[in-house]
Amino acid sequence: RTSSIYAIADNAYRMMCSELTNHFILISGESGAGKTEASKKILQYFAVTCPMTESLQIARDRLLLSNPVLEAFGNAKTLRNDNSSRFGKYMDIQFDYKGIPVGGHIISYLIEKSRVVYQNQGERNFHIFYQLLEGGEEELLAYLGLERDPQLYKYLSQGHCAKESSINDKNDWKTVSSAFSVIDFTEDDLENLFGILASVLHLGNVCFEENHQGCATIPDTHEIKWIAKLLGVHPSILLEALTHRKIEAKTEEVICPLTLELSVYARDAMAKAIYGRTFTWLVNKINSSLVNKDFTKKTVIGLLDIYGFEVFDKNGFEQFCINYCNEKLQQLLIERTLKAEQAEYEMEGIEWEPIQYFNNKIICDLVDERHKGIISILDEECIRPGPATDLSFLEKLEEKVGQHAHFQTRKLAGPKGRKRIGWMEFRLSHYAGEVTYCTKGFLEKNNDLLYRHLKEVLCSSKNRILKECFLVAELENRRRPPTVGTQFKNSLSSLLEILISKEPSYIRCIKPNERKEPSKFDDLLIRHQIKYLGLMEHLRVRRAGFAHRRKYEHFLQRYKSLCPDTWPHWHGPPAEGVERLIQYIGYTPEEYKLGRTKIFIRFPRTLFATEDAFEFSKHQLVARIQATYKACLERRVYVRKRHAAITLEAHWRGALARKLAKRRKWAVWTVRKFIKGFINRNKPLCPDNEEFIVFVRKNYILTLRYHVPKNVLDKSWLRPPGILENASDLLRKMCTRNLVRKYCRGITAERKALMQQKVVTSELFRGKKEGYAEALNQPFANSRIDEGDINPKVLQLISSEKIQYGVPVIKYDRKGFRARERQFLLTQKAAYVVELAKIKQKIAYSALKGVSTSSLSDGILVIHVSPEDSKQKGDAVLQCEHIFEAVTKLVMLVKRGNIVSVVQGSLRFYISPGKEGTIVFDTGPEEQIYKDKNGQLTVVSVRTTSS
Ligand SMILES: Nc1ncnc2c1ncn2[C@@H]1O[C@H](COP(=O)(O)OP(=O)(O)OP(=O)(O)O)[C@@H](O)[C@H]1O
Repeated sequence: RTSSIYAIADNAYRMMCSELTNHFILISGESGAGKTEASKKILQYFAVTCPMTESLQIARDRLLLSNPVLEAFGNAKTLRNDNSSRFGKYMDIQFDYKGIPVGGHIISYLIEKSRVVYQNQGERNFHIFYQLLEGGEEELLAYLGLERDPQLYKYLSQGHCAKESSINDKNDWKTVSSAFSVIDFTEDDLENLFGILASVLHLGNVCFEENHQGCATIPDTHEIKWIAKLLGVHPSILLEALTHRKIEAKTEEVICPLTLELSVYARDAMAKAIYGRTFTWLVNKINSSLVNKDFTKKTVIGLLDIYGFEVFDKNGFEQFCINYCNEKLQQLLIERTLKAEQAEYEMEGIEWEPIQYFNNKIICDLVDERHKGIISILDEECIRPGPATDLSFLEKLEEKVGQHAHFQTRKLAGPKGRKRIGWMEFRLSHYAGEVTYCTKGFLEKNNDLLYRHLKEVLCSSKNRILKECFLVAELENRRRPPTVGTQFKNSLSSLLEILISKEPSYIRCIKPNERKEPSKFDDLLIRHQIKYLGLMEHLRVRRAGFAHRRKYEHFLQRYKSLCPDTWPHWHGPPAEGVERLIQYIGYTPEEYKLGRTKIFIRFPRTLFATEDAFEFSKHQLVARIQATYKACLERRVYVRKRHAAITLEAHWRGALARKLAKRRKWAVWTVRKFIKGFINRNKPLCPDNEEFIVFVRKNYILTLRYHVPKNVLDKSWLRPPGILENASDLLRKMCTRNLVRKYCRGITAERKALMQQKVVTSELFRGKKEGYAEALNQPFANSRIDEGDINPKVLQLISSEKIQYGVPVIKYDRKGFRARERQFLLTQKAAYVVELAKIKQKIAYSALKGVSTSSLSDGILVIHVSPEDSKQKGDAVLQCEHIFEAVTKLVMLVKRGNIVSVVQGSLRFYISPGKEGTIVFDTGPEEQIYKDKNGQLTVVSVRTTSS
């Protein structure tokens, strides 16, 4: 059974999540059949299976723990059920879009207040009183002025079963106490609440006595004091309010004493009013702790656990209301299932054979029809002026609804039925069976009158809960409040409105036996319940009908992903889309029927298979959505990166371009400066040419590095720019000097001497004698003067007389010495040595007057001696191969430069005192030396190209 409850809860939950619709689960069955237990199981199921976040765990705990508190205050032991709900409860559980329970709201209906002051034999008052006495701490009880024994309190002991083995009040107290802290009850709240509970118990023990005037008095004010203390009212005012009544005349109020009976009524009315309103306060308080402050849209699952159908030996106004309520719920069930379902098939054009069922609307109308129903008649009796009694009410009923098939009284019943109906009773044939109601107390309970005097006392109470329950505004409102019956009727119709707007699920509880025994199934009882609950008709409709139906639009919207033709959008009519879809997924004809606006699926398994397929496709869709989303994210990242890269690149390119532009600008500036400098290069140093000049200088110096002459003879020099001519000259001089110095340092003493000789030669002959340029390159040879090398033959010749006058002239050349008369060979060296030695030997330096040569390229050398010197044999006329060397050395020997003369044409020479010869120099095609007949010596030389 529990698992089917879970299945129903789960189904409602899934439907709610998938379709975002509101649902309710109606739990019905007679008292003690297990409705409250079933509703608890549903709550537990949601608590365990729904997804949960840590922050929302509190909401879940509150939803769960509100139950024991409400049960303690609203449930009581009855003859049929040890934990019978004595109030109706509709609880909305709110879920957010993720299916997490986030809050709730409770609406309570008509608590059975009369139980506070009176219990039938074998029944108890509300659990909370017994729990307080049994479980409350000593200090608490002392503070409340209570004793632990329930027998001491009249309101708890009338049923004579304050202690019940199946109920553990002590444990329940613990549960309730800990629940209080979870659902936001403060210490102050609890103090006030327990104060009210205790004051109700004290109130029950207030005893009245009749004085001699027939008025009620309270001999023992002990209880009054406690009540006054706990409710925060003045004891004497309370005492007066319990024994007197304020009667309002036109202008003034008159206080008149109450009879004993009326005082007892006033006391009980006060206890009922206090308890009833405190219960409403409690529900509101729980609601405020369950409220979810997040105002986003929520879906709800409502749980309706209302008192079940009740049949006692004595049934009063409460049973009338309770059974009426059950009648209304049965009506809803019939409307929403049997009737609506069959009507739907008809409307949708589905072939259908109507199934007969009992419609209890007729009973509902009997009770609540406007102006004609029992409640209206009761109200009329209540407000009617004149003496209205429960009996007059019964008479009115007989008069007005006496003809109704479901109504009966003793008077109306036949002789058979008469026995079973009392004089004060009427009988209704409810859908669940016949119930006989005793009209005693109907008017009083429907009026629910609380004397104004007592109301005033309660309005002035210092107890914070009572302050909220009894508002002064109520005193000012002179309008008669609606009767209990009308209030209940109205609250039921608004409950039905709430339920009609939601998708229904039903749990029908069947009571197995009347004795609360486990594992005992009373066939008769069960069959009776199945019958009156209409389960058979229901089953028949279900079996012949379809397990599931849904509007084409919704069906298509949910399952369109299962067919490629309908996914992602179907543009045609929804019915065609559904047809295409079911063809694609392979529904067989017996599995479904197509109505005008809905598809009807016959078997649950077909729907389950479709759901499974949808679940599977959902995963694929989710994967695709995820992939698209991830791709979108990645693309966004990529675009961001790309954008960043482009920006970076642009900045980098910009920076490069700027750098390049800067360089170009600099280059242009430099070139322009250069050109300007070039244009102004010849101007004095100014800013326009300053840099150019520096550059030119630098550049010239740097280039010059590689072009400086390498030796003294290299006369090349890099041509300087105009502005650097002076500097270049200076540099060139420095360079030459440097080279010369280097050269000079590098030459040997021998070479130096040779050079000096060459310098002397240059001074003597340069530009004066032919052949000088050619002779310049011929080095002078010191060795030529070396005595050791002198050929003996030459010495012999020299010493002979043959050349003493210089005639004949000796000619010698490289190959040999050729004289006109004689010929003999001499080496060049020897020839020179001969000459020099001869000069040395033959001519005394002191006698040397001068030396003459011709300007031509002949080798004739005339050494003039002083004619006065008698030792000398005249001037020596010599022909010499190395004439420049011989003359130079001669000059250097005598250390006189001015002795040399280079003559042109002819010269005269001294032969002997008074005798002179002439030598004529001429040029011709070949060299010749000959003596004319006149003794004149002619020397012909070959003209050389260079002079
Ligand atoms: N499924 C069940 N199995 C065994 N016992 C159960 C089951 N459901 C309920 N009961 C017993 O029946 C008792 C009455 O159940 P419950 O209070 O839920 O009835 P009810 O329909 O709410 O009655 P009422 O209309 O009086 O409130 C419970 O206290 C429990 O002992």
